[in-house]
Amino acid sequence: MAALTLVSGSVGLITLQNPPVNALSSAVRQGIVDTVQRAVSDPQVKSVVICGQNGVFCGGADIKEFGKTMLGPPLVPMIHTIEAADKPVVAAIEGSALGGGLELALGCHYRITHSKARLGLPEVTLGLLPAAGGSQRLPRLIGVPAALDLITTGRHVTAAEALKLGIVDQVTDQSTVEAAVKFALSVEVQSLTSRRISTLPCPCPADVDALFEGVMQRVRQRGRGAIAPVACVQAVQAAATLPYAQGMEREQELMATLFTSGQARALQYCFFSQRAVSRWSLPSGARWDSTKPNPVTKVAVIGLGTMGRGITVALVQAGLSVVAVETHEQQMMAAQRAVSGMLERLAQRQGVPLALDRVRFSTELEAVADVQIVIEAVFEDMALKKQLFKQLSSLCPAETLLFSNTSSLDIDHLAAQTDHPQQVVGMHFFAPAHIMKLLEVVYGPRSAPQAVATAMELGKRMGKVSVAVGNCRGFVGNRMLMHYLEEALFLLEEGSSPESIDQALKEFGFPMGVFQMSDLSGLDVGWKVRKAQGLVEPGQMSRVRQGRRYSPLGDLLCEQGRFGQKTGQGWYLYDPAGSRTPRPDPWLQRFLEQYRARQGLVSRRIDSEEVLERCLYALINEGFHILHEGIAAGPEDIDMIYVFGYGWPRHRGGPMFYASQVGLARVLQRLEHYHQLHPDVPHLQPSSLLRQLVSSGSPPIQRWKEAIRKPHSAL
Ligand SMILES: C/C=C(\C)C(=O)SCCNC(=O)CCNC(=O)[C@H](O)C(C)(C)COP(=O)(O)OP(=O)(O)OC[C@H]1O[C@@H](n2cnc3c(N)ncnc32)[C@H](O)[C@@H]1OP(=O)(O)O
Repeated sequence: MAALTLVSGSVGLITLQNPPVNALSSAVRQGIVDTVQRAVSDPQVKSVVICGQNGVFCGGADIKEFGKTMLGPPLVPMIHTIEAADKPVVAAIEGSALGGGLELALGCHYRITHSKARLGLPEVTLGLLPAAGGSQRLPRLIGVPAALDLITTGRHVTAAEALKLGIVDQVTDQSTVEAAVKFALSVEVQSLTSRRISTLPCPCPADVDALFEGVMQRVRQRGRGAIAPVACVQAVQAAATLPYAQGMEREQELMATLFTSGQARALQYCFFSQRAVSRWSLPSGARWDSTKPNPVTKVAVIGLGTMGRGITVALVQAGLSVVAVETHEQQMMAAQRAVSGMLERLAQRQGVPLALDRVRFSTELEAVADVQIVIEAVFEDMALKKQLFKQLSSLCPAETLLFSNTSSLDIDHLAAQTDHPQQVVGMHFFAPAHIMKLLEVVYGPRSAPQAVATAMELGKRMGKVSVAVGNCRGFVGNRMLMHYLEEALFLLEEGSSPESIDQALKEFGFPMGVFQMSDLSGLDVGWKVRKAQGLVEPGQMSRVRQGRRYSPLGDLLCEQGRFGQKTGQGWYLYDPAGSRTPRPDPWLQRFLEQYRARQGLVSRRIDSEEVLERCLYALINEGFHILHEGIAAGPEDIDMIYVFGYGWPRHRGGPMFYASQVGLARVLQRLEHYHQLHPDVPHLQPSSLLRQLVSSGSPPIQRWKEAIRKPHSAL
């Protein structure tokens, strides 16, 4: 797990060996302790270089070992031993030095880095803090403000930035190990007194108290209830105000509370889930590791509204050639200006050359004839999309893949318009498409595994978290969201207000509440969908439609032209129209009072617990239905959709993980309670999978799949 060899006559080269990222498992820590001890006591060795196998220095502590009994030597004394060594120790950093990996490097006396390496202390993203001395050494090395930035955000820095900040001593484009060995030879006889970071004073700016106050306020605001960023600030504060040994005690104390917290468990679950969702499988048994994606160099986007423009930008950014088609001349001109502007701004921000020459704009559908993939992003209208798929089928060669960016329409209906339905897959982007990380890849019963593999691969190239899901109305995300939105409306009818519902959801950790979100997306979007479903009865107030409870509140607002932010009025007031700041609207309050009076509804006080239970458990319950039907392959898929697409607070792990933390029995009992009170609301009736899981003793989330007997079901 760590090997020691003698190189250049006097350099002990220690190589960490734990593929793929040389994580510091108990065996690796033991290997480091043993090899360092041997190197230090070997008279032939005058200096030491530590490197990682296969071009990666070290990805940090082994996250898979968290929560298990700790075996092997702990990190802190291991790093102290390295720092205390009387022979120079040089870290040769290639690939990544992250978390415990960077902390190990900070315990070395020198750091030599390859120009392509990335360094950082991302523990905060796992609900932890750099507790192997990182929170105490980094501020001593680079100062308090820069250390606070790195430790509270967990961001990775490039080698160039690391050099500028003073984290590393040298950057090389050549062999890092060779450069480190050469460097080690050159410092063999130099004093190490100033090289032991823990012995250095912590450089603090004059206004350090104000700095901590400001940063604490920012991390609390940004963290939306996350506890790790707060602990990170407190740990750096200890570095700035206490001697090293006491700072380390504080670091350990803060870590102890984080390590066993539910938030750390949720964030670590997200880390693994994010990677797990790329290992997709289909009802047919086709899998990610047995299906080769098609090679793709050229993609067409049809329809250059907001979504089409964002998709175009995301494709160009991924290095693809794009044919951007918009058949309306004026819309095309506007889109061309918008896409060019977005690409220019991105190039400027990222300091990369402008890639405008990779997009060709056209008003002719025929321009798509020579691409490998067409992504349709026209208006969300089934008739329009069907007609387009028919045209594409005759225009494009048989091997062209036809993807639709529909957010809810039946992929199979679109596939049925074509001669090659196996080539059709849904690619549901989220707005703004060049920024949002989520992509739902929707397979229909006839989609070919290769088409799914190509969509998943394309998503990966665009930097998306792609989740393969089955075909059903609203797919996974929007299908679950529908019940969340409905419950919010029912709560309004029963006496709540948009402000108090939104407040409860923001306190839970959402970036915005349900009504703010609806105003931002535009109330007319849902109105159109409900019209297509035959649910809207203009001017009607009836609260039962299609045999179940229905709230016409959203329709009534739309009938008044209140579409949300864009019209200046929705659930809130926006002054001027288009402003992003919601203000409570006295008109809406009167409107709700009149509505309740006309409906004979008696208003009652509704607390935030009920708001959360009804909105979130309704959404979670639908998640169980989705799992049971095989629309999502596992709870991780649903959770990643919610974390990356719907603002679900990552430190709560996603809706299904949250349910497991609340306790499945509790979720079941509350759903039963609310369903008893509201028997006309079918989505409050607990799913049979939830019942089954509870009756089998509420197994941990990792074992739910075993309980889902019924595999994937096609529509
Ligand atoms: C106290 C806490 C301390 C001291 C810590 O150090 S906490 C850990 C801090 N480190 C990190 O947060 C780094 C996490 N890893 C990454 O960011 C990335 O994996 C990477 C940048 C190191 C490499 O990225 P990439 O090349 O894209 O590869 P993957 O992300 O897909 O990872 C490959 C597989 O390795 C597994 N992995 C990665 N890091 C760890 C780790 N620290 N412990 C255990 N396993 C790790 C990852 O899950 C992938 O596994 P599979 O999905 O292929 O099974």
